[in-house]
Parts: sequence; structure tokens; C-alpha cells
Amino acid sequence: MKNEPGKNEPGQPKAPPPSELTQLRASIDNIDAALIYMLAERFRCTDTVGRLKALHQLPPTDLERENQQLTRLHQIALQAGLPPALADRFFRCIVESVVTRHRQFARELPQEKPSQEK
Ligand SMILES: C=C(O[C@@H]1C=C(C(=O)O)C=C[C@H]1O)C(=O)O
Repeated sequence: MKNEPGKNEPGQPKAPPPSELTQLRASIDNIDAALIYMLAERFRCTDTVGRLKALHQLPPTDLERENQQLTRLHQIALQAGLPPALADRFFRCIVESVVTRHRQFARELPQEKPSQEK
């Protein structure tokens, strides 16, 4: 029935959500927290890479490496049952922020001049 009398009508208390919904949302909360922790760990790694690159005057972006990762993630997404296009968008979104930070490190790091030999 579409409109059961007394259910979710204005002025009526909301019916409690089915327990399955509550359990699923608890799982989603845990997964979201895990994703944030994993992402923070990834940024700690990529920040270190960014500082290394700045120090060695390497470009912030490495398209060859990104393409290798995209190919790999495409395969993993297929195995995991996730649409590869979604994995692709997720990865590109993260890399965009990573490269922005790498550019910032390159600007911040004082450029060392080659020492004059005597
Ligand atoms: C982290 C790096 O820098 C950039 C960011 C990448 C990433 O976040 O996976 C990959 C390649 C680079 O464009 C790297 O070169 O390894």
C-alpha cells in the first residue's frame, strides 16, 4: 500500500527505520572512516614523494606512472565488481589534489644553487 494511514504523515512521529537499514548505515560509516584513514596515509606517502621531487627538481606530474596505475586499478575494479569508470574518476580526483600539493612544494622549497668549486 502506498499511503498507509498514520505512517509518515505530517504531524505523526516517524516510523523507526528497519533494522537492516540501521545496520547497513553502520557499515557505511565504518567504511567511510576507513577510506578517510587510508586516504590520509596515501597523502602522507605522496607528500613525501612531492618533497623528494621538489628537492631533485623533478616535475610534479608523471603521466606514465598515472597511466600504469589507471590500467592496474581498472583490472582491480573489474575483479572487485566495481565499475572501472568509477575507480577511474576516484583515482583522477585524488591525483589532481596530489599534484596540486606537489606544485606547492616545488614553489616553497628554496632552490639550491649549485656550489661553486674553488
Ligand atoms: C605520487 C606521484 O606523483 C603524482 C601523483 C600520482 C599519484 O597520486 O598516484 C602519480 C603520479 C604523479 O603524477 C608519483 O610520481 O609517484
